[in-house]
Amino acid sequence: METLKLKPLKAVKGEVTLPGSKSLSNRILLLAALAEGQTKVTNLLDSDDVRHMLNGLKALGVNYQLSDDRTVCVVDGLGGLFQVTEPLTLFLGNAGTAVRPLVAALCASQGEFTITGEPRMYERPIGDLIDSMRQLGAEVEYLQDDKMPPLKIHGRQLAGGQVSIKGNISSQYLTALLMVAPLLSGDLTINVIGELVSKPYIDITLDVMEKFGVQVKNNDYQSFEISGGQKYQSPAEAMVEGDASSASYFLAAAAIGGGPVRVHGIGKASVQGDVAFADVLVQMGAQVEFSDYWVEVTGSGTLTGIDVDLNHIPDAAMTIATAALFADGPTAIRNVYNWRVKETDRLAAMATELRKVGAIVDEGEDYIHITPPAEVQSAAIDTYDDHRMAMCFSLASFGAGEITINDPGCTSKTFPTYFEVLDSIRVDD
Ligand SMILES: O=C(O)C1=C[C@@H](OP(=O)(O)O)[C@@H](O)[C@H](O)C1
Ligand SMILES: C=C(OP(=O)(O)O)C(=O)O
Repeated sequence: METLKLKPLKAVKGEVTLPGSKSLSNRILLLAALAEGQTKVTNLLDSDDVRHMLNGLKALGVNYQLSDDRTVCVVDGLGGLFQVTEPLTLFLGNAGTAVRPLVAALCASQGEFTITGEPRMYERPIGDLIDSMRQLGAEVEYLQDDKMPPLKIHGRQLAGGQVSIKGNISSQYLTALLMVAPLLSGDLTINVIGELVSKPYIDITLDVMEKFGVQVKNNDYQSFEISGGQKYQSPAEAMVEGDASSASYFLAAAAIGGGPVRVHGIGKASVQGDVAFADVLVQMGAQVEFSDYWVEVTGSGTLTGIDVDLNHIPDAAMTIATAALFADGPTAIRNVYNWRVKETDRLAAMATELRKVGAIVDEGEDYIHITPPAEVQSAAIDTYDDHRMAMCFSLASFGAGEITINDPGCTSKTFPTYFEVLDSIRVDD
């Protein structure tokens, strides 16, 4: 296994241009494929998750042209759902933003589809989405374990009506249902049962749908109404914002190591909920400045431990857990149960690795409580094939100990060049 011994971080300063957002890249690609007309997608993320979406779309008969650096993609829209005559197997890695929306779209398409992925994808539940698709008449088989991929989908036209969906495990199920809804033959009302986690991701979905000409009636996130029999219309050009979750590592580095660090590609009008990560840094004592196009953080010299509910920003929340190593007191991150069903069981992984560097950690069913060590200890950090474990533990190298990241290449899921970009803001004295 490859390992990366990190040079100690003392201070950081400078500017970073963020890679495109994973969440936006995969939503825009899918809607561009389904839309009427050609869409030029710019600032596309080039990472594993986006490659899985692109490969899936190609296998489904979508034509597109990528620039050499894969950040511009011109997609020829199909003007409707997929129509495939031969049985097709799609390998979608561990990309939640590819698997969930494609599964919903394929349930309503013509063809027979087998959805496969990496072993971890087979441990990430999809039952709530399949239950909803079945309410609409979809035919889906679980090929291995109940309620998990791999799946076989016998696509067929779906008529709409009323459907309920659980929102307490992943917002991606609701996102998937929303995106296919206008292409059903009749109108659809979606009723959300119980709590809706990761709510700001629904705003991203609604925003992208609107860019492709579809309006959704949002009744306070409790129910949604969408007219059927519509077509997505290409906006001709769609620019992907910078990735707000990827921004969190550089902004936290500034909060710990002084800064200022300015990230370009997100700003105060950003559609991504993870921009709210900057507000959490403010609660910890950092200074933040926003423009329309960038966010800048300056550290105050002290970080304050906080007690926060981070359900709305589950991905960037991991960065708070490692920033907490440098706070003046304990930090509690609450209401993040679904960390357990992401790339790894992130609550367990985070607790284990934070303990390795000397923190005292209390891990509950849906929270983590971190008491920072007097001095961060040397450790080799296991990353569990989780890009965010690798990226957020790079912050531990602000401490006295020597930090090694095992399998640093796992950042390729969303940010293949992460460690190079981090090096670009390092200030060595
Ligand atoms: O819709 C999206 O783009 C995402 C939603 C979130 O997942 P959950 O809704 O499962 O929390 C997030 O963790 C994931 O990285 C991306
Ligand atoms: C949870 C994540 O990914 P996915 O889109 O596969 O759910 C993530 O990127 O942190």
